[in-house]
Amino acid sequence: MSKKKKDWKTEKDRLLRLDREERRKEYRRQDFIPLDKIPTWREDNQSNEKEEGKELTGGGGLTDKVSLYKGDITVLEVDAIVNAANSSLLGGGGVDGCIHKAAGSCLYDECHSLNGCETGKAKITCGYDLPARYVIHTVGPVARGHVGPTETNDLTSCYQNSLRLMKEHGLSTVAFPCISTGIYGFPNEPAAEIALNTVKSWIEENPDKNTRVIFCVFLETDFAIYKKKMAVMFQDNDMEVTEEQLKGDNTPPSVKSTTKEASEESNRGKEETGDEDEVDNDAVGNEDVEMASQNPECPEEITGNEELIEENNDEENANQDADEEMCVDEGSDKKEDKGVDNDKEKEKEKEKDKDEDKADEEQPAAPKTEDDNDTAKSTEEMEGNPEVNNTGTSNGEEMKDLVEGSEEPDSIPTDSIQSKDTVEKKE
Ligand SMILES: NC(=O)c1ccc[n+]([C@H]2O[C@H](COP(=O)([O-])OP(=O)(O)OC[C@H]3O[C@@H](n4cnc5c(N)ncnc54)[C@H](O)[C@@H]3O)[C@@H](O)[C@H]2O)c1
Repeated sequence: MSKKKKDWKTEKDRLLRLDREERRKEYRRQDFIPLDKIPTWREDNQSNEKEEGKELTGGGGLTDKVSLYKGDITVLEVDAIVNAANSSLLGGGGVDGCIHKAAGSCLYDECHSLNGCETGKAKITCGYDLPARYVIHTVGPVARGHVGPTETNDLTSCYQNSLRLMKEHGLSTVAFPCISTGIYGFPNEPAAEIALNTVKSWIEENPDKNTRVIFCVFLETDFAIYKKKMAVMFQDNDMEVTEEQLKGDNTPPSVKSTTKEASEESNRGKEETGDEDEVDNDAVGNEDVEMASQNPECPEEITGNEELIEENNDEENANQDADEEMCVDEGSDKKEDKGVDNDKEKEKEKEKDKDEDKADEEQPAAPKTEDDNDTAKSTEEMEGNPEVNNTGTSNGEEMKDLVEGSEEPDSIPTDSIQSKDTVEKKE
């Protein structure tokens, strides 16, 4: 016998009245992660410090208010998780698909009542069957590998508006995915800079709030990027960053006195996001990693978006070509640092620049969004059928393989898909 469809308003009212113990009985997944199992950035350092047998003093600052967590955002028992949604708010793929699947059909029904969301804005709903009490839906910019002022401002607004909603609803713990870095193609490094800088500024502007902001990364690439940047950007007065951390190797941050390099490194970080149209993605490969907490039920994925994925692939390859050239440039810069004779290098550089200029002339420029409408337009182009699901891979190639190899998932409950179809037809 099919389950009676719940009315989202009644369900929302009932769930928000329950205390935590009662709500826990209703979570769709019982392998949830309570907040006290998510170490703060400071505790991460403390555990490293204890391993080295050193005591830690001080505390109560920035590093007690942020965490870096690698895994599935749908299992985190926090006040709110942030969904990287699309402008329809009617579900889709990636983290959006996982959240809708884990929350149940009432989430779709409440989202449907919100009449969409503009890029950079955020709207809040109940979390329903999720361990999170609320879901904050925000729509990131469709960057497609290019980062200009519009994309930067829109992504910054996603974090600011999500934090604003958290505060307005009296919430204190929130988890963010890496917004826009998946299908929307925002380069991982500048996106992390924007996320960390925006959250840091917000925490400093709201010192009285006893907040915990969790950066929930899914890919190994993002974990390495966030760990390196947080080691520099989130320090308390008694925390230090070692030389190794600044070089970005994977040693966990440890507590040492702030060094001169730390401030140089953070300045370098600020320059990175200043350049317009910088195709920056020095991540070697956005390979997915098997993670214990990865949501096993998250839809493996349906197809229907081949052209989108194809397009992304082309974009991805174009970006990779650019990256390779950039890597070569970095190589020659390093030679310069070692005092190697650079005349030939300079000639090569000039030839390469000429080739690049020629390639740019031939290459059709990606649509630059003059204003939000353009972004929205390109968003719609990207979205195609919002029902398409995919796991959060930020690499078109992997997505394509995934999609080809995947079975029909039981993604968003069929009744909501039918109602979604009607919605689509009506619209
Ligand atoms: N991936 C697809 O093929 C596809 C298709 C249609 C829609 N979408 C979705 O993607 C669009 C938004 O693009 P986006 O780049 O902002 O989002 P995204 O494509 O979901 O990627 C955002 C980030 O979330 C990561 N991620 C994926 N699953 C999880 C999880 N369970 N827990 C934590 N992190 C996770 C993912 O690795 C990436 O780093 C929306 O339309 C949304 O519906 C994705």
